[in-house]
Amino acid sequence: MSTPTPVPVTPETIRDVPKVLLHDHLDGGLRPGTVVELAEASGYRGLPTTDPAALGVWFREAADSGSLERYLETFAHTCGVMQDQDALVRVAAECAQDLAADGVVYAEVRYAPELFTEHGLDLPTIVETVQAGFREGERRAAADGRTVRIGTLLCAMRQNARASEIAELAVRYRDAGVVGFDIAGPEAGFPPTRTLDAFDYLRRENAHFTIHAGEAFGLPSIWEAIQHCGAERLGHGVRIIDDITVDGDGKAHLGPLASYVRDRRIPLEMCPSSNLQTGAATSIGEHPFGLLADLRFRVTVNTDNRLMSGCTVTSELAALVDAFGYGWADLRRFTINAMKSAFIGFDERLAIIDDVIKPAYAPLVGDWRASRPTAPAGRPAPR
Ligand SMILES: O=c1[nH]cnc2c1ncn2[C@@H]1O[C@H](CO)[C@@H](O)[C@H]1O
Ligand SMILES: [Zn+2]
Repeated sequence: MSTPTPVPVTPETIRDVPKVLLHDHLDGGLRPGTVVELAEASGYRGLPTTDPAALGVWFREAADSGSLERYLETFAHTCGVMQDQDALVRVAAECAQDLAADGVVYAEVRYAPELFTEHGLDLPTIVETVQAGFREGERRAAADGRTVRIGTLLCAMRQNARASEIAELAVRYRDAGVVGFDIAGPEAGFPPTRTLDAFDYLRRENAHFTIHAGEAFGLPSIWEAIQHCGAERLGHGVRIIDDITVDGDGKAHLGPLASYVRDRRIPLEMCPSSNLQTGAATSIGEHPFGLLADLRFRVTVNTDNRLMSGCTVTSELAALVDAFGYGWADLRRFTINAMKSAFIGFDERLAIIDDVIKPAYAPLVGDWRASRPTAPAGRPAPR
């Protein structure tokens, strides 16, 4: 029997394998053309340009400021056009379609309902409308032959005082596709302990949550998120690198917090391109992802904001492949890491790992036992 030719790891081949996305903001992923059309329909006058291509460039450049606070200012324009139900349905449906087209099979997409109330929508209506949009997008993707499942995370903004209200909303809609909670927004000056009541409530309700921590601020933020608030995952968490030293022989020494994060398998929702823009990392090649992955932290690869970074899950993975020389076995590990860390039930996660992810990667890593016997010869295993 002849040995199959290895499949090269390229952006095209990466796009074709199933991928999992845990950290993606709904209001950071609009198509530039959609922003322009929604602005026109709603009378929003604040856009810096109404040319879609130029607007895409504007978002990437404006977000490329080296500061999280300035990066976040660009969201005024996306949230500005997401104030009515038609807009929310459209943005959510297109999000599901775009992720499916990128080969994402499971995603958790987050947004802050409190940012869409400017024209009078109430919070439950916002949540129900976004859910309807995701379901519509999943249906359209299925009609194109692609299966994607979108879970939702509701964010509270750190600088506002509505975390308990948003946490209650997340619990109320837990059986309608909301799978968890998060806090987002400026990190410095807004420690997660400000919203301790919300986290205590979520734990009493056995609900899931992640926290943006260790992005613009260092170890104390990560420590509070995990040890005070009880975060199951860390949004970014890149600054955990500050608790790791590498000696002259290349041996890494983990401090107590880094050890805890690794020992407890706390998932890191890493977003390399976003980190370059906010100044949390200097280049992809120097991004802590490389060391953290080598040290077997539970790293996952995410987009954060596809519009502001001009990225996709595929392009983030491809950039890491370029920088660190990863092969299919590494990409499979990052994908399974993400699926294991999702906030849906264990049986559902296992089904996606066993029935979708492993069979598709098996021929690529030369593990023919895990590939589907039904896969037609010469074609990739079905996703
Ligand atoms: O990387 C980030 N760090 C902190 N906050 C963020 C990041 N990306 C987006 N948002 C904030 O989350 C809100 C809800 O989606 C966005 O409006 C933005 O203000
Ligand atoms: Zn984020």
